[in-house]
Amino acid sequence: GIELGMTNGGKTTLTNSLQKALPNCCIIHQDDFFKPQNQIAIGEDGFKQWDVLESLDMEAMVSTVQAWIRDPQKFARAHGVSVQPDTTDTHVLLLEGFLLYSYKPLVDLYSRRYFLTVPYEECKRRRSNRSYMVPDPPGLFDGHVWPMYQKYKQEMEEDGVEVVHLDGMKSRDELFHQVLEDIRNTLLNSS
Ligand SMILES: Nc1ncnc2c1ncn2[C@@H]1O[C@H](COP(=O)(O)OP(=O)(O)O)[C@@H](O)[C@H]1O
Ligand SMILES: O=C(O)c1ccc[n+]([C@@H]2O[C@H](COP(=O)([O-])O)[C@@H](O)[C@H]2O)c1
Ligand SMILES: [Mg+2]
Repeated sequence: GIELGMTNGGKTTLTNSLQKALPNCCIIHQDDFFKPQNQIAIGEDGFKQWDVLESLDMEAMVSTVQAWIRDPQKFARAHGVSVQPDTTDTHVLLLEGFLLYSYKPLVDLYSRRYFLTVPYEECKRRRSNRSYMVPDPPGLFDGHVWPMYQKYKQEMEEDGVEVVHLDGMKSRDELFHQVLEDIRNTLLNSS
């Protein structure tokens, strides 16, 4: 098990390209575990509080991870990942999300943790070009997304969660090769 950092750091892009290069590789996306819109609390600031752990069904995410741990081969097949007959002993799970290291039951499961960051201006710029299933209302980035990112990042640092920092300003290609190399080394050292 592996993985990643902040909103618009390039997590989804990176994990999707890694999946193609790694043997028997499954991805679990934290975004798939957002609760329905009508269950998202509205803060005193008037914004729907999307960027907090309570807005995600983390129990369901953990169950999904446990299903992979129990039987990676079955999990891969069920998720349309073709299992290569000659490498059936190597299975990789990438967990990809913006609040992964703040949830205690998950944090110790990883064999490697990465944290992708870009500066405020770049994050805001990339975000403004994104379209989420629920579009960002005006002011959400500065009023909610960025402050919550800073809060969780600070908690992560206070808890001493060890991460490998990745510079999200590097090119897609450079990040891909850097992390692929690092994962391959991790796999060699653990086998
Ligand atoms: N290394 C990169 N350099 C420049 N832009 C990138 C890079 N990686 C991703 N992007 C772009 O940034 C935006 C957010 O990427 P995405 O992978 O969806 O981020 P995340 O999942 O972390 O929110 C997308 O428009 C994507 O094309
Ligand atoms: O996917 C959704 O349904 C969804 C609905 C509303 C908001 N989001 C945003 O998704 C962001 C996390 O995804 P990402 O790819 O930017 O890391 C987070 O900052 C949320 O504000 C996502
Ligand atoms: Mg994403």
